[in-house]
Amino acid sequence: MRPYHQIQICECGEPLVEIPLQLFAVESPHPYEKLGAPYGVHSPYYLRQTVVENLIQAQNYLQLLRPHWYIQIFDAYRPVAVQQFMVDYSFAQALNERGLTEAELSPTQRQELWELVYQIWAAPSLDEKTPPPHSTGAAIDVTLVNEQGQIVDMGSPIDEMSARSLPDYYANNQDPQAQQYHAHRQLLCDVMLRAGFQRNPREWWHFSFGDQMWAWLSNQSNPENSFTARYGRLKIDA
Ligand SMILES: C[C@@H](N)C(=O)N[C@H](C)C(=O)O
Ligand SMILES: [Zn+2]
Repeated sequence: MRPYHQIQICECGEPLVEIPLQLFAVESPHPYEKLGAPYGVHSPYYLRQTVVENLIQAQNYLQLLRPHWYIQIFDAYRPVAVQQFMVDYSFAQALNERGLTEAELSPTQRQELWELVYQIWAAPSLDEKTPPPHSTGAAIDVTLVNEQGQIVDMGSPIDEMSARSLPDYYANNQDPQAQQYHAHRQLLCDVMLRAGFQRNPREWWHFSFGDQMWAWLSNQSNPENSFTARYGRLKIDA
């Protein structure tokens, strides 16, 4: 359980719609599809209607500040089966990077590795009260592309299981390169927040609107708020 799982979900029934990809930059091929993740009826490029509208707004704000820059979509809708696949894949990757096999792990090592995975991945829960954020169609992983069509360097790749994924990792670093990374992360965050999103406190790239994490973060930032979540897990694919 994460703190945001305390938030009540009042599902509003808004449809999942296709993201108009022609308006955005898109990571291609899709990072999880290329690993063989088991998508069902919908591709990853779907979100709830209002979330798509807000994402278009965020890009409009971006282009007021940086003409010809784009929001690049890395991932959006993710069935629970895909969440499970990516959690297992990330555990196997962490083992591999350490030159270990699962059989030789001590119980402590196993627990430490799972904790590392769950630092950035939500649990693939099928419980209606604790849906993984992307399985609600309300969460999106994004970065920026500049006027030359180059991916803007944020100082760490999306999905890296390290402290560099923390949004403020470079905030107090005086190195000019680090300051640039931080400024780029802030720019992304500013345009997304202006369009109504909230950012995951652990990941510079993950934003959501209307899910439990969004409601919890909105309530934390203003004690006068008492938002509930309007989007729960979609039952179409999972
Ligand atoms: C790991 C990253 N792609 C992500 O989406 N993390 C959040 C917390 C999630 O799994 O929902
Ligand atoms: Zn995410």
